[in-house]
Amino acid sequence: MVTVVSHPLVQHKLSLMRDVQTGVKEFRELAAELSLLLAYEAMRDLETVPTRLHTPIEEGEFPMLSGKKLALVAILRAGLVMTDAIVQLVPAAKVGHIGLYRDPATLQPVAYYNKLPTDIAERRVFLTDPMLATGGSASAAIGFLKEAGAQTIKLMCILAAPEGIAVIQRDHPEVEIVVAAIDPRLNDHGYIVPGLGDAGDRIYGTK
Ligand SMILES: O=P(O)(O)OC[C@H]1O[C@H](OP(=O)(O)OP(=O)(O)O)[C@H](O)[C@@H]1O
Ligand SMILES: O=c1cc[nH]c(=O)[nH]1
Ligand SMILES: [Mg+2]
Repeated sequence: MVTVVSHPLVQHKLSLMRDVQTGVKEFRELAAELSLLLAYEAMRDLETVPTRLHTPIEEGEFPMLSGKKLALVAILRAGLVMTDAIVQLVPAAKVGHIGLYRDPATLQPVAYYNKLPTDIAERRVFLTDPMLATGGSASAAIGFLKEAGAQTIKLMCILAAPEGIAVIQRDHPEVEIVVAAIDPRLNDHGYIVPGLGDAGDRIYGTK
C-alpha cells in the first residue's frame, strides 16, 4: 500500500525543498518539519487503550498509546534528519541505523553500517529515507530489518519515483510506503525528476 500525503502544508514544504535556491539550513529544517507531518500520517493506526485518569475536573477514561512499542530506523545519511525529528514525537522509541550509500556507477546500494535495537522483532518499525529512487537502498534496508526479525515495517519517504515503489512492492509487498509525492521518473543517473537533487548533500552541505 502506498499513502501519498497530499496535505497542502506537506506539498508547500516539499516545493520549498525542491527549490534550488533553498539553502542548507532551511532545507534541513523543512526536511525535519515534513518528517513530523509524515509521521502523523504513518502513525495514524497506532493502537490506543482507554486509560483511567483524573482531569482537574473529573475522573474518566482517555486514550493512551498501547500495543507494540516503536523503533525508528534511519538509512544513513539522509534518513537521520527524519528520525531525529520524529523521535521528538515518540520519545520512547528506540532508534536504529543502517548505513548505505548508492554506488554512483552501478546504482547498487553498498552497506557499511548496521546497528538495530536488539528487540526489533517486538517493535513496529518506521524506516526513514527521504528519497526512494531505484528502490535498491530501501529494499536492502528492509532485507536487513527482516533478517533481524522485524515483523511490521513502514517505509517513510519524502519523495519517490515509480521505479522505487515498484521495487518495494515486488520485494516486500507487505511494507506500507508513506510519501509526500511521487515524481514521474528517474534520469540516466538514477536521480528523481524533477525531484529535489541529492538529499544527503543538501541536508549536510556536502556539495
Ligand atoms: O533508491 P535508491 O536508488 O537506492 O536511491 C536512494 C538512496 O540514495 C540516497 O542516498 P545516497 O546513496 O546518496 O547516500 P547518502 O544518504 O549517504 O548521501 C538516498 O538518501 C537513498 O538512500
Ligand atoms: O534523486 C535522488 C536519487 C537518489 N538520491 C537522492 O538523494 N536523490
Ligand atoms: Mg543513502
